[in-house]
Amino acid sequence: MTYKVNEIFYSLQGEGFHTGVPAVFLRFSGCNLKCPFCDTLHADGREMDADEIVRLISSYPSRHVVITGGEPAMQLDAALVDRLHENGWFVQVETNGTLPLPGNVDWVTCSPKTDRIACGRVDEIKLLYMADGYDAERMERFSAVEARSYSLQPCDCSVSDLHEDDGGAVECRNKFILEECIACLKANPQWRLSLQTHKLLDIR
Ligand SMILES: C[S@@+](CC[C@H](N)C(=O)[O-])C[C@H]1O[C@@H](n2cnc3c(N)ncnc32)[C@H](O)[C@@H]1O
Ligand SMILES: Nc1nc2[nH]cc(C(=O)O)c2c(=O)[nH]1
Ligand code: SF4
Ligand SMILES: [Mg+2]
Repeated sequence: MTYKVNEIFYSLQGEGFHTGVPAVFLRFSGCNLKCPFCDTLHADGREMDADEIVRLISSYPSRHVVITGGEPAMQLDAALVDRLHENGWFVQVETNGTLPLPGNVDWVTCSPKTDRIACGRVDEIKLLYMADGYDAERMERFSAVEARSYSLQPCDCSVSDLHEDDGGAVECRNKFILEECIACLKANPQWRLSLQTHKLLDIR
């Protein structure tokens, strides 16, 4: 069994509940959605088997792996998660929630892009805040999904093809989204802020 891997890198978990934790990122290639705001190029990749993945990620000192993509649920299976567990890894997955995930993952971060939550157990809902006028309704809808943590993450418009490709306009839009997001959090105190701290720190 092989997996198409886009990149492997060592950084700090930049987002969500585990923000700040040193982690190895295993980015799988390909996605079942095409979000216009997606901040990641994930099409390219190299076929790797579980042995090679475990060998490569084990060269780093952390034992927290974040499996992301693209959409990792398109490829991740219980056998790879078992192999990671045998080697001492805590396995976090970042998913859009539309596809089933193996049940042996340690932490499921679901950042829903559609109404469909089919990934099984969710530990964390990390909803992107778009300020399109429907976020409050989406917050209410995803509050009903059982999870340990609910966060709102302001959408980074500098990578979006939804908005003008003008630096000033993008900066204004980002600032507006942040202000709206803070107001929304203050009105819904069971939710917390998730910032993409790796972008603030200018690391990967
Ligand atoms: C690239 S996605 C890959 C995992 C999965 N496909 C998903 O969407 O959750 C990783 C994380 O980046 C977030 N993300 C993608 N584009 C973003 C943007 N422009 N601003 C803020 N977060 C973004 C997603 O919501 C998700 O939480
Ligand atoms: N530092 C850092 N943290 C992250 N958390 C989730 C990421 C992702 O792209 O899934 C990501 C990422 O790309 N970089
Ligand atoms: S689901 Fe995730 S990886 Fe796929 S396009 Fe949307 S943000 Fe990007
Ligand atoms: Mg990212």
